[in-house]
Amino acid sequence: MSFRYGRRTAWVLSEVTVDIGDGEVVVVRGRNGAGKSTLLQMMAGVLQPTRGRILDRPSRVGWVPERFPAEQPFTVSGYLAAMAALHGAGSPAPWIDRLGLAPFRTVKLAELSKGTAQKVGLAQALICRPQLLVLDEPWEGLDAAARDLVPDIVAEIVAAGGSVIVSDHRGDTARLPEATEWTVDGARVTPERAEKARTGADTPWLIEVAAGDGPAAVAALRAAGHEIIRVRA
Ligand SMILES: Nc1ncnc2c1ncn2[C@@H]1O[C@H](COP(=O)(O)OP(=O)(O)OP(=O)(O)O)[C@@H](O)[C@H]1O
Repeated sequence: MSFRYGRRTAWVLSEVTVDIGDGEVVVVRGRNGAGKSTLLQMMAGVLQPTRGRILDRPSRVGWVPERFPAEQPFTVSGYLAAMAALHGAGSPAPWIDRLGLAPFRTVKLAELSKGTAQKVGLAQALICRPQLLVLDEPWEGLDAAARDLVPDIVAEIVAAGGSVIVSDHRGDTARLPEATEWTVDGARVTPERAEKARTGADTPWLIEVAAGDGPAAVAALRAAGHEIIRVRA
């Protein structure tokens, strides 16, 4: 796919071909302005490619923008309850508690600090139980406690067979050690795995197990120090 914001503007992404598998975590790296957010918004379905298309996007996608648009006339619990109803999901209370939003239930979104608003942005994306979670620079806006929760949340989505794509321009990738890395540069996207394949390193193995044994097999392989590249149901 290719993307540009206007007919006379330069291509932000040009002839990009990437794929993200079930159970895969991708970290998108690149300098400021390289096109990371643009790529993530296309993955989330917020932007449509100017050319090309995206195939097999799951139906439940959670998108956490780099900056949650808090200029809305709702309280935290009113907004999250409405988002839950929209997605046919259960009560947002577990996410309100887990993300430390309980003291802000009755506060209007526009009155929240940037970090708290960002947590509302994270909660609204998780409420729909996303099969694909798109996190734009999650380490930037969140407070330390919420940042520390992100790897656990990512692991839970992966364990359920979902996929996660995260942009990161500061190099906080160490928080997601099993992630595949994509680099955006010069309107192109280079997946790390393609480079590894070219150098012949890290030949992956395909292991098949009975459906019900999947989560336990993944946990056992991880515990033994193996990297799981993807899980397909
Ligand atoms: N709405 C827009 N209209 C026009 N140009 C845009 C728009 N949003 C982004 N751009 C331009 O597209 C290019 C890629 O921007 P993008 O935000 O995707 O980069 P990024 O890698 O996410 O940067 P950062 O790390 O600073 O967030 C930049 O040149 C930017 O100025």
